[in-house]
Amino acid sequence: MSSPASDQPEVRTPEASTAEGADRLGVEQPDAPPSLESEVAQVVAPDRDIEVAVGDNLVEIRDLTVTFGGLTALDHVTFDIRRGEILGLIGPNGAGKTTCFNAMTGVYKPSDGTVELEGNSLGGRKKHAITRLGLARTFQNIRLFGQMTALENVVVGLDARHKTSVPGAVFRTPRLRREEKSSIEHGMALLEFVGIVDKSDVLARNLPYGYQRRLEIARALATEPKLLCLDEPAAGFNPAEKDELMQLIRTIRDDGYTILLIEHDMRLVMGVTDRIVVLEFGKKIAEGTPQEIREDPKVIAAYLGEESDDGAA
Ligand SMILES: Nc1ncnc2c1ncn2[C@@H]1O[C@H](COP(=O)(O)OP(=O)(O)OP(=O)(O)O)[C@@H](O)[C@H]1O
Repeated sequence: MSSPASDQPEVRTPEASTAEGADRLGVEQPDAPPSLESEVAQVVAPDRDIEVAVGDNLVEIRDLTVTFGGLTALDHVTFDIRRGEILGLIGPNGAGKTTCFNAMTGVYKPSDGTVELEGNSLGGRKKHAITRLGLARTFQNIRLFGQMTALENVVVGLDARHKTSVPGAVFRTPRLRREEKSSIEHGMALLEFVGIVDKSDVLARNLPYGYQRRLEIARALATEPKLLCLDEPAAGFNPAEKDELMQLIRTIRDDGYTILLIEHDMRLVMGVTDRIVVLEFGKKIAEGTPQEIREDPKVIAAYLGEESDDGAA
């Protein structure tokens, strides 16, 4: 996908998007043989509306402010998240990145400002209501149901979308059975999509660390989010694992999702994002393309003395 950072919104036609996705996943090409990935793409999101104008605003954050006692952790921060982009949210330790995520997802109540997703205000809504509107996240400290298998963890996310009534669940109606079957198929497809389907029946707490991170992403995708917020998804990864994760994040974006990414590893951030917003001491100090951010004197100053993975902002 070309960068949506240009002034002119790029309109993605279904044909173009499908061709892009097909190219990446090897699906729906007339001459391409059917592959497992083709089933995955179709099962994960068969009804997704991919005719979107990349570049229009999916999320609008205005003057977002969060205080803890006397500390202003987020200070009138304003930025947009454009549909179809990977937006990086970076800044030195304690800059307010996670606080921004928490204020967006209903964990913290902002003392000022607004967050709107497709024109719907997220302010005052409960976390599950925000999830239903289309915002999903992963956590800096992995939060999985450790006693449940990988598949069960994903199915929990899928269940939020089901329509079976309580009596329907008690009497195990045909609709419930259809939904259960479809949940398992969807769940397996999502595990395949993030590359951990071989561990579907392993308890989450027994999964290798990298698999747990991928499982968190699969579980977030299960809620069919419009915006996927990833909080330091590469924490604890070695360089090869980071490269694989970068590829997965790009694939998710190319599949029609919008991504907000908090990440400390500058190589990863510069390599995968379309645009970047920089926070320092709770304020936005810069916004632009990776190239613009790399050269911004305010950003360089903010990171001076800060030890980042490659030693540079
Ligand atoms: N629940 C809280 N109560 C009090 N202070 C908090 C709370 N959460 C965050 N803070 C403070 O708010 C500021 C911003 O923290 P935040 O975790 O958002 O920064 P960050 O940019 O995500 O940092 P890091 O990169 O280290 O994760 C910090 O000074 C932090 O100590």
